[in-house]
Amino acid sequence: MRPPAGGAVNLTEDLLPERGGGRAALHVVHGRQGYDLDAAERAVADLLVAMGKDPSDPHLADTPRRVAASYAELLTPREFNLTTFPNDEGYDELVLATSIPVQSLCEHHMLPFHGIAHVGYLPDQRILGLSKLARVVELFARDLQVQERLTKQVADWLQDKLAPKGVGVVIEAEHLCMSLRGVQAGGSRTVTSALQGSLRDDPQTRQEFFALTNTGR
Ligand SMILES: Nc1nc2c(ncn2[C@@H]2O[C@H](COP(=O)(O)OP(=O)(O)OP(=O)(O)O)[C@@H](O)[C@H]2O)c(=O)[nH]1
Ligand SMILES: [Zn+2]
Repeated sequence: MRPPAGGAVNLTEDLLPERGGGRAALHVVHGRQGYDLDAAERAVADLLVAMGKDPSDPHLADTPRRVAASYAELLTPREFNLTTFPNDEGYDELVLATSIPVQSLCEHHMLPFHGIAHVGYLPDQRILGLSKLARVVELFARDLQVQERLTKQVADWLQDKLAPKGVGVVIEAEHLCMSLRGVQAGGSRTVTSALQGSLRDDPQTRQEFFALTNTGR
């Protein structure tokens, strides 16, 4: 059994030093339970048999190991430092990263949903290392998810850790459980949004965010 990946998100430094403070980093380790690769492998082997497949077929011999490893990878976000810098120039317009790739697994069917995320914030005292917007998406996407929760978790977490004036997140994704099976509505995309602070409360900032993300709400 792999050791659990630790408790809730770990903090190694205060993210919000006094104004004028230098670079600060919050070391982020996902806080979900560990996994048992051997048990996962056995379960996949059982699934193959249950689905009428011959596990001794040379093509399938290594499949339980591969599938178990694939799920472990898809459900484990990478650790990272949430690095911030002082907003020395008092930059007070939106900062927006668009078309961040998102891939996750729907918790109802354990099938992928994938698409893009647009993540923006209105800075206050700190600005964020730009790559971190994509890393925060991954932090919550590598889990069994519903798209609504994923969208809100990214927005709430950034608001909490960065303390900006506002945060906006839009995710557009295709759910394979909706396109490949079931209703088979191929090409349909689901769009969700979550707003915090002035992006939620100030109509002009909100409108600017949706205009910049081309999601026109
Ligand atoms: N709200 C929400 N629903 C999701 C998401 N991903 C998958 N689903 C839906 O979860 C629902 C599960 O419904 P069920 O009726 O229990 O499952 P099902 O019989 O496989 O349903 P069908 O997909 O309609 O065949 C389906 O409507 C899925 O489309 C998501 O991210 N958010
Ligand atoms: Zn699903």
